[in-house]
Amino acid sequence: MAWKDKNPFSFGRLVDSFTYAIQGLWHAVKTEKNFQIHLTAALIVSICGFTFRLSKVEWLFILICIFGMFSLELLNSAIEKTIDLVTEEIRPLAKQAKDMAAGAVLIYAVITVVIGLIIFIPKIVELFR
Ligand SMILES: Nc1ncnc2c1ncn2[C@@H]1O[C@H](COP(=O)(O)OP(=O)(O)OP(=O)(O)O)[C@@H](O)[C@H]1O
Repeated sequence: MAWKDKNPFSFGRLVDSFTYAIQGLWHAVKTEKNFQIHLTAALIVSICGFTFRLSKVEWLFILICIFGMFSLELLNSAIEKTIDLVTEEIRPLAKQAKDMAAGAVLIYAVITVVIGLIIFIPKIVELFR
């Protein structure tokens, strides 16, 4: 039976969807350079978070930044792959789509850095007082 023929409300279909999502995530972890950079940055920030004993609210902001970044990076990679699948030729629309997706990641990365600085700079300054 083809996957599309399955009952969309069945538990098996739900498990399948979850499995596909994990496969996509694992593929990104293994092959996507930018995703690996975000993973490393997230690990470093988490270590700093525990070292500086962040408050609950600070952790909430950090977690939203980290996991939002992961999600956006995955979407960006998915858009890149879809465009590469559609065309291997130089196409203005392909460039616009890829660059806009990259722009979305950039915007989130900037606000993530700003939030990180707002949280960590006062704690680092406190260390040298
Ligand atoms: N088919 C295409 N037509 C026109 N421009 C493209 C096309 N594919 C990619 N580009 C442009 O070439 C540049 C590099 O694209 P590429 O796909 O290598 O992305 P990248 O930012 O290097 O991402 P990554 O390193 O994650 O693969 C970008 O400006 C992109 O918009």
